[in-house]
Amino acid sequence: MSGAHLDEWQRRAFDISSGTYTPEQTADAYRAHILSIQYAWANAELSPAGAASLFRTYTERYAAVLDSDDQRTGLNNYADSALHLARNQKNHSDKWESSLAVENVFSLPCVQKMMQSSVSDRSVSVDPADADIIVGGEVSRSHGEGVSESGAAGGCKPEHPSPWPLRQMSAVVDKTAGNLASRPAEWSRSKETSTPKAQMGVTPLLVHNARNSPTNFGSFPHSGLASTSVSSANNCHSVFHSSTNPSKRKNVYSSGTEINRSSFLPQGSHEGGATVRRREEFPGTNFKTAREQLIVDQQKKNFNQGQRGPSAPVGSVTKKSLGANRSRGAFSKFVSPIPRQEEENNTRDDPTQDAQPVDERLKNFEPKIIELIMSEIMDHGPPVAWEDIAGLEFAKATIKEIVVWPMLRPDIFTGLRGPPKGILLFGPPGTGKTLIGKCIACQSGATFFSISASSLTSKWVGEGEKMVRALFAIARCHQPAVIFIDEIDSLLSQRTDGEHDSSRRIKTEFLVQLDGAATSSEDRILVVGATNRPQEIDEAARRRLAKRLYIPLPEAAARQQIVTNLISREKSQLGTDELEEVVSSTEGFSGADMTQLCREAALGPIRSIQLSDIATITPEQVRPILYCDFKEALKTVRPSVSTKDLELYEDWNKTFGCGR
Ligand SMILES: Nc1ncnc2c1ncn2[C@@H]1O[C@H](COP(=O)(O)OP(=O)(O)OP(=O)(O)O)[C@@H](O)[C@H]1O
Ligand SMILES: [Mg+2]
Repeated sequence: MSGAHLDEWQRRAFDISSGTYTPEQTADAYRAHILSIQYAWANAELSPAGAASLFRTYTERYAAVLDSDDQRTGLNNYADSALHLARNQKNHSDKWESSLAVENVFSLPCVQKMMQSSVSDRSVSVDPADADIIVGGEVSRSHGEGVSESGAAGGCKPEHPSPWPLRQMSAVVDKTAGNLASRPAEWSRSKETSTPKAQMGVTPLLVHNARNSPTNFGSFPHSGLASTSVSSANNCHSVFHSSTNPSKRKNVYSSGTEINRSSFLPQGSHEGGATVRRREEFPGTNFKTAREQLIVDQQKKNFNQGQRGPSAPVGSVTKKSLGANRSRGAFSKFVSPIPRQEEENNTRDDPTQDAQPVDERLKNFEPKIIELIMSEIMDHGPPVAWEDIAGLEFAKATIKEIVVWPMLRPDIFTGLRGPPKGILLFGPPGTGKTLIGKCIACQSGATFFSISASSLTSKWVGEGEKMVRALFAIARCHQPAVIFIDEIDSLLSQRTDGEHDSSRRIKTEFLVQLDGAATSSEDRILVVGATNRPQEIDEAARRRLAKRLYIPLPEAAARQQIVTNLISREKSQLGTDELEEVVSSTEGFSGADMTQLCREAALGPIRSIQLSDIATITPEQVRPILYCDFKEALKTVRPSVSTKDLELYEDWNKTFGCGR
């Protein structure tokens, strides 16, 4: 492979193994690996044998991420695929409608069992009756052979290699390389195989086969080249034929590898087969309506929540964010703000959902908005301890005094000792304001609502002020509560004549609510705002955020602590003098800049690996991070806060800040 390929490869491999990747990111990374292999192979940069081997490895890893129902490591595409199968039920009569409507799939016992089974319990077996329902004739015929194949066909037998990866993979190739990829379901509809019975047997077999051996999927690599999609189709087609006959199917299962490996080869040797239909001739096969997609997503969400609920660690924080923390990658799924009936039922057991609008105080709010705040706002964040925040001793002590103690001992902190109801954390970007918010969430023991101001002002135009009202009402039902508003300047900026009416109304509502929270002494609601533009905050809001704490750039000791903390998690050799040298050369760096510096330095050992060794080197053989890596990193990482900006913060702090 070319040097460019290897560099990219190396970077991705490092990222995956860093342990910080979410399942989506891991899946994306593996998918990128697979595409790289395909392109390298298509450009003859990899030998067919090498490509097949790499392909198999990464397809399996990718599939494992997609199929795993462990929410920490997998994406659980199970429900999605069950629907996909149901949708492909066709009959010769146009009027005929499958009883397997979208909703019915989820009421099937086997699907229910799957959804209820724990991560460790993967032995849910298929009820033959269900298998019959799902795959019709094809399954009935398989009864004599046990349910293994039919189970795979119906998507109800998790111990079998799941059929979904290929469908997913083809979707990926489809997305990334235009219309060239062909999906299993499309082949199942080709002319030669148009009998309804045959159709359902095809998809899983083809996929199963492709899963066991990357070679059929290997017919996709040509997706980068439009003219070769036909030969890909032929490969799939031949597999399809064998799948319609159970005995032949066995042959394919058992023998696959060698035969299929040859189909990985790009020589177009399969073109003489039966008529191949292009993707365009089968429009809509894989089309999903927004509603169907929504149902799939919600089912997945319910499933994940069901797993998460009881297993959440004791004392873990229920962090609530208004969608602000949700990843919005190209492939991230649409999540409806409106819950369905089933979801309501399913989430009833969830301890985090216990504030359904049964509370009298919430009865005037639209259930939709309450649901939105209750269900969309919830999230679990990684724990952050006070020690994780370097320096900022004064700010930390003040926050503990205001937030933590009064929450723990409300009986002592009464009257004049009552804590302020609003705090403003301000300072240059990257100094730990959001980090403090997360720490409060973990350490205060309060219900934590984390709201990005932009989601109130832009996403919910017209609903904004209702949301604000509902938010405070719900917080009141969940006292003690902390409402954390990051980038609060965009919510509470100076009111001007020209501004939009809706944002003005949101702002006013917020101030009213803030006042209510501040004046009602028994309410234990604290609003914490964070901003790096304090000068833009409305004076009325400024008054209500009574405790305004400056979060400055880290001093030398804090910078040292950040570096020490970060490199202690990696293999490193940095002497005391060298560490001091690093600290003294980073005057003016923010905490985020320091983190960036360490990340850059940590890549040094990887960059020093010979390209030829990258495929074989073990993690233990990677050399430790050295001083020279930091020196090298310092050439590229610069402070992100200018002296001029810093003066503005200092001035504002002198005028309005509460620091000493
Ligand atoms: N005091 C600190 N101690 C440890 N890490 C820090 C500190 N300050 C910043 N960091 C690092 O920088 C990252 C960014 O910090 P954070 O998001 O809290 O900055 P911020 O002040 O909210 O910035 P912005 O104003 O741009 O939102 C953190 O995730 C953390 O890794
Ligand atoms: Mg921030």
